[in-house]
Amino acid sequence: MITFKAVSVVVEGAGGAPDVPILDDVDLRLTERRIAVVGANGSGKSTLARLVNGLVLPTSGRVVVDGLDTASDGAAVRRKVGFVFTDPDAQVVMPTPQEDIALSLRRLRLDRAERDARVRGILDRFDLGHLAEVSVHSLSGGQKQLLALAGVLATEPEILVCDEPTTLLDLRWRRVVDELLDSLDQQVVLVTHDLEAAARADRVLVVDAGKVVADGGAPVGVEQYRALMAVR
Ligand SMILES: Nc1ncnc2c1ncn2[C@@H]1O[C@H](COP(=O)(O)OP(=O)(O)OP(=O)(O)O)[C@@H](O)[C@H]1O
Repeated sequence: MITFKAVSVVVEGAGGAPDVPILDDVDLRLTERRIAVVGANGSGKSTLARLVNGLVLPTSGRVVVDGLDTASDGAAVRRKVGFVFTDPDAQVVMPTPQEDIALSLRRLRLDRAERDARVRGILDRFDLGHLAEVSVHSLSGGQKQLLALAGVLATEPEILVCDEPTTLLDLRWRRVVDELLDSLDQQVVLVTHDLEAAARADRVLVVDAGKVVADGGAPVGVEQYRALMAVR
């Protein structure tokens, strides 16, 4: 379970400018399997997502994941919570897909034969097996996004946080990634501008100006977001 207790995030203003509030007094208890986070650009969605695995820490309040405080148990939280960035280049670091997945698996301390078998299995599952040894620079944007997702899932996270994982993708690859995310057993927190994806979630959080202004089941949450955008 993911819990936000009176969480605020404030960043220091540059050059003596006033501090900038990013998230304001957010309380959440997230138990649903599929949670979508929607909201306008700059509303605070990524900040909220990054709080879940301790990439961002609260200025005040606490974020607790299965009993682990992200501020004091950051490493343990990150073993539990996988994070997929919008831009796969932020995540894919090795020369080939095979090496990239092997790097992700390193933490599991498998022997070589088992690790190689797992790498092959994961790449095949993501339809990347035939590209195992090519340069990652030759992959399409969609293939790279799948590789980034595969690398995170290879670490067997209990919770997956994805920050707009399909934004760079064409319709075909978006469908592939959507179906894959929908098929996962893990709890998934999905930041998205794709309202079709949000509508499939069990719960939709609408973020506006650093606050969760609506919170409920889809499609009601999606409608609340549409209504909020319509008055702008
Ligand atoms: N470290 C930081 N320093 C200053 N401002 C920041 C920092 N991090 C985030 N912000 C600002 O906080 C606001 C919320 O940012 P965030 O990335 O969480 O928004 P978002 O809802 O994910 O936006 P988008 O949909 O455009 O990705 C933005 O105005 C952003 O510029």
